[in-house]
Amino acid sequence: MTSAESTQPITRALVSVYDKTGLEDLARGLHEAGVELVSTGSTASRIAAAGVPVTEVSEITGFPECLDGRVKTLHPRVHAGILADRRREDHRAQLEELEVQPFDLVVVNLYPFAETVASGASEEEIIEKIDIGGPSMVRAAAKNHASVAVVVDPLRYSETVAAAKEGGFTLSQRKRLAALAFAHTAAYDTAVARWTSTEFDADSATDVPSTAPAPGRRAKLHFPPYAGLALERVSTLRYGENSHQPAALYAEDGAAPGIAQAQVLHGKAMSYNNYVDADAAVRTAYDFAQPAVAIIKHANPCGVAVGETIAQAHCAAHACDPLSAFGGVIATNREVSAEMAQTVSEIFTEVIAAPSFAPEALEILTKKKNIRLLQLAEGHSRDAVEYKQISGGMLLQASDAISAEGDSPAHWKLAAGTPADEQTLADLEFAWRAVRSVKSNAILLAHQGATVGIGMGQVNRLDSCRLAVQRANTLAGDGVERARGSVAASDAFFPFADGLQSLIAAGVRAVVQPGGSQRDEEVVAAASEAGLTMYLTGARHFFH
Ligand SMILES: NC(=O)c1ncn([C@@H]2O[C@H](COP(=O)(O)O)[C@@H](O)[C@H]2O)c1NC=O
Repeated sequence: MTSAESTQPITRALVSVYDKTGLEDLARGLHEAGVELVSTGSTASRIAAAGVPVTEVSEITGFPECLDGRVKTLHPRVHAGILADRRREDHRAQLEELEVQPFDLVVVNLYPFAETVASGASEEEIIEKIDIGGPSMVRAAAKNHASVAVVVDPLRYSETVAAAKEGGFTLSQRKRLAALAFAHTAAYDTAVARWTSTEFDADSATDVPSTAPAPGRRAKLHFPPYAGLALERVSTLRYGENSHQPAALYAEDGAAPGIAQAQVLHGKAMSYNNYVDADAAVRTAYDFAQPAVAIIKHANPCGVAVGETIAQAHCAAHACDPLSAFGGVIATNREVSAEMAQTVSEIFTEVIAAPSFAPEALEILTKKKNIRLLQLAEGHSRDAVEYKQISGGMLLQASDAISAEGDSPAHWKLAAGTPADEQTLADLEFAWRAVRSVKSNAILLAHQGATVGIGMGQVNRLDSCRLAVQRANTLAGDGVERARGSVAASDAFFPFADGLQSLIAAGVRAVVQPGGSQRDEEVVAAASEAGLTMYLTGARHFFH
C-alpha cells in the first residue's frame, strides 16, 4: 500500500457469522464509526443484545429467512448490493432504479463443515453444515473488491474497525482481503469436495490392496476421484535443498498435527533440510513404545536406540556412528531430560525435535545459539495417506506404519535355526522396527536395543549388507567388530544368498526379513547351514 492510495468509506456493512467471537466489539466499533449494520438471524440478535442498532436481512429482502436457514441472504437485494461496481455509472443507476442500497463491507464466517465431519456427526448433520449463502456472499464481495471490503477472520475485526474509523480500506488492502477470502472459500470447498468424493463417489474409488493384507494391516482404503489439497503458507524459508532454490513451508488444512505444526522454541529458523530430517527423525523415534532416540543425517538414520531413559537411548544411538552424528538432527519420543541435554550440548547438533523439553534441559540447550529446539504439536501423528510429487502429478498411498499386530514377532515364521531367546527376539524386533526408517535397500545391524551398523540406500542388497558390516566394525573407531554377535534386519527379501552370506561371515547370529524371494529356499538353506536363526515377517518396509 502507498500512503497516496485513497480509501473507500464504509457506511453500510453486512454481517453474518457462525463463529460469534469478537462480534459485539466489532458491531460496537462499526456503529461508533457511523456504519449501518445489516445482519442475519442469530448474528442480528447478538448485535441487538449488545445494544447496537441492526437491521435484519429479512427486512431488506422482504422475504423471511426460511427452510431452517438454508435461505437467508440468497436474494438479489443482498447480492446486487454486494456486486454492484460503484465505479460504473450504469451499475449505480440500476441500484437506484431497483431501490437497492449497496454494501461497503461484508463480514462473514462459514458453518463449521470440517469440524462437523471430524466430530463424527451423521451424514444429515454434515450436509446441513455445508454453507451455501456464506460462501456466495464472500465470493461476491471478493470479486467486487473494487467497491467492497470482505472480512472472513475474527482476528481482523480490530483492523476493520480501525479502517472504518479512518475512512475505509484502500484498494490494495481490499485486494489482499479478497485474496484471503477466495483462499478461505477454496479451502472450504476443497474440504466439502473431498468428503463428498469419498462418501458419495465410492463406486469409482479404488480399493487397495488387491491381495490379502498382512495381519493387522488395513484391508481397504478409498482413493476418491477428487483429492484436493488446501495448503496454507506457514513461513518462507531462507532457501530450499540448495541455496539457489527459494522455498517455503506450507501446512495442510485439516491434516493431523505434524512437523509443519511444530513450534521452534529456540535457535535459528528451521531450514528446508532441517524440516526434511526432523520429519524422518520423528517418524523413526515414534515407531517405538520405549524411550527412543533417532539421529538423522540426509534423511537416513545414523543411530537409533531405545533405553530405560531418554538419556541412555541417546548415548546408545550416538555410539552407533559418532562421526556422522556430528551436525545431525535428533528426535526423541519422550521429554528431553537435563541429562540428555548435557550430553547433546557437547555435540554439534542442528535440531532436537521432541514432544517436550524439561526446564533444566531448556536452560542447558538455549545456551547453544546454533541448535534449534523443535517442540512437536500435541497429538503429533502422521496422516493415513501420504503424497509424493512426481512430474505432472502426485502419487498417493496409505502411509507405511508399524502395525502392532502385523509387525510383531508373534506373527513371524521361524524359517531357519533355533527359536531366538528373549533378548535376541527383542533385538530382532527393535531391528525390524528401525530398518523401516532406512532408505532402501536397507540392512540394519543391532545389539541390545541399539543400531550398531546401518547399510542404507544401496542399489543392491549385497552392498547394503557389506556397508552395514563395514560401518559396524569401523565407525566406533575402537577396533571392536560390532557386527559379530549382532542381529540383522532387512527391509525386503534377499534375492540371492550372497548378502546373507556376508552377514554370516561377519558373525551376525540372527536375521529377520520379509521372505518371498524366488530363491527363498537357497537363502533359508544358507541360514540353516550356518546355524543362523532366521525369521520371516511376510511384510516389507521399502522406503524411498
Ligand atoms: N443460506 C443463506 O442464505 C445463508 N446466508 C448466510 N448464511 C450463513 O449463516 C451464518 C450466520 O447465520 P446466523 O446469523 O443465523 O447465525 C453464517 O455462517 C453464514 O455463512 C447462510 N446459511 C447457509 O447457507
